[in-house]
Amino acid sequence: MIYTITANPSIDYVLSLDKLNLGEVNRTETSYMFAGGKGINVSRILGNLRLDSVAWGFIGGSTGEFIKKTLTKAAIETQFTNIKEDTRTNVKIKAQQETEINCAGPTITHNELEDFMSNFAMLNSGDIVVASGSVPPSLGKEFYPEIIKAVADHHAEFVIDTTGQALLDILPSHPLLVKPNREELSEMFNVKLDQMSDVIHYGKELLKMGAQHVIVSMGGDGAVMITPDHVYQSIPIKITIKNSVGAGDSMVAGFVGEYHAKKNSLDAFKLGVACGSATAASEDLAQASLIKEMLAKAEINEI
Ligand SMILES: Nc1ncnc2c1ncn2[C@@H]1O[C@H](COP(=O)(O)OP(=O)(O)OP(=O)(O)O)[C@@H](O)[C@H]1O
Ligand SMILES: O=P(O)(O)OC[C@@]1(O)O[C@H](CO)[C@@H](O)[C@@H]1O
Repeated sequence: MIYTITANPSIDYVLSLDKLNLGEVNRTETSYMFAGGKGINVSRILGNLRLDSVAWGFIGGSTGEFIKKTLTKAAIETQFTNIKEDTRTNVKIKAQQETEINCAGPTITHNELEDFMSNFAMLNSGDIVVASGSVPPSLGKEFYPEIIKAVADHHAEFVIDTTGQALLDILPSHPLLVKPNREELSEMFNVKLDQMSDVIHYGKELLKMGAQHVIVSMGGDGAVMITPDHVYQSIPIKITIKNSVGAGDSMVAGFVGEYHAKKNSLDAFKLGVACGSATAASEDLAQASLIKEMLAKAEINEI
């Protein structure tokens, strides 16, 4: 089974307007609410691909109920931990540029955390746990290391989609995949990544530090995947971009979904590329039909 963890789910409130005028009253053309948070996005893409996953995370209030109902309606299994405070709402403004305002998130109590940690008893070897996104401030830096330990105790694999020092810290525990984007990789090593050879060089560093697979995503420039034996580059698929929120999560979902089923890294990368591009070309997360179309167009070269 694939389990996704969203420590800090969100309603994504997407507002479209022609032009955002700071300091003035602005009026939207359209507004939509989506069930969001990075792990939940992974579960939603897997659901669109008719692949099973179970969504874990902390959920509270009417905002939390909205998320739970949305996932249940999409036939995605949830085992959320109920909390006293409300799940956050993140605001995504699509105007001349995309602007995101992400809230810090609710307070999680000690008992709520204990309740959440009891989930791990059901893990088996062969399971993959995907933990993505920010952690509410009350949980702190210890949350992801605790998860890694709980996953290792049950001989399962894990993917943690995080950045910066937090990502560097998890590498010695051999994550199945890390997927920084180019900017995140550049910040992590405090270097400029102008050439593809630079991206590959620093991607290889993450591999040396313990990751099993490294994918560096580069938005409209495609992605590279580095494994102990191969370096693959995806040729960017030409799309009309509609939305960049969730393209990275979709890529993680495609990789993990395929890898869990067949253990083939190259096919997993290819499905990841197709899912990422399909979401970038959709208003919300991608549907299976567009992912299939993108998969037919996805071209991967070994370099
Ligand atoms: N404009 C685009 N054209 C084609 N493919 C794209 C585009 N944007 C994203 N993709 C695909 O999706 C993958 C992931 O996108 P990106 O690099 O933007 O991830 P990210 O920065 O983690 O995204 P986010 O945090 O916004 O979810 C890319 O490697 C690429 O395969
Ligand atoms: O604040 P975090 O947890 O870092 O990111 C949360 C978020 O921006 O990530 C998803 C897109 O990747 C959105 O659904 C959600 O609003």
